Amino acid sequence: MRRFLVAGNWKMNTTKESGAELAKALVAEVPEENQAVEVLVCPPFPYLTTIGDVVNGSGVGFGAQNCYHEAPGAFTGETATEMLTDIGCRSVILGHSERRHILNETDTDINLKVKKALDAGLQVILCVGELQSERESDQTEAVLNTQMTGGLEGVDAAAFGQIVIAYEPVWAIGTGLTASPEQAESAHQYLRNWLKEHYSAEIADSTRILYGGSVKPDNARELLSQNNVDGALVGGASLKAELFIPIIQAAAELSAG
Ligand SMILES: O=C[C@H](O)COP(=O)(O)O
Repeated sequence: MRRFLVAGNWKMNTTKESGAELAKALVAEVPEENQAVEVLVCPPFPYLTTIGDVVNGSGVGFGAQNCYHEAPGAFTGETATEMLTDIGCRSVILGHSERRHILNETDTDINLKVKKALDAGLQVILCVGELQSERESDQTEAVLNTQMTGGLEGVDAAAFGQIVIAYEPVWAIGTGLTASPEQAESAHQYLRNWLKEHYSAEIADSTRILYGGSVKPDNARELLSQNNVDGALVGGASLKAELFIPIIQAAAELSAG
């Protein structure tokens, strides 16, 4: 059985103080021995160590929102995976639609980062998802295929213990529009079949596929109830403990059956 993962992507939000308060509120609610649900927060780079200190030893992990594919050196403004592991960071979000569509990251860029992060021992949350125009022109599966193929090019089957896929339809991110449970399940099914075809049935069965896009307490349970939805990558609602905690609780209740 796949363990739910509920991850909060704080994006370019919070201050040092408000982020620490948010993390403290989560630590207070998430049991230390949290077997049912893996909980992760991904703060902005400048606050990673602060938040890492707050969640240290708790049931909440912390991850980064990006990394660079080169070893430490002359790369102004970038962050090496070696720096992330140095501060105890265990995960990294890669290929987020804001990086693809605002920062113009290509599948080739993302693939280099995926391989470097895997080599560093980080858990990679690889985001894929279609634009509204692509959905309307029936290109959703073609886009997912391109992003999966590009992002995972040259990635060995042995690395899959470290890989999580996040399906995030771009039209549902920060818009209040959510994919219906059926739309989410259909895309997740496609992604799981993709993993089966390109890797193996075992990898398809064990790899977690998260849904992201306007997940809120009032829609979390229904989305997480879908057979192929193994957690959530939460943006806006992860910035308020009173919204994020019920999403974690919904996952915990579902995993308890
Ligand atoms: O990484 C998170 C996603 O972009 C979803 O953001 P959202 O929950 O604000 O729609």
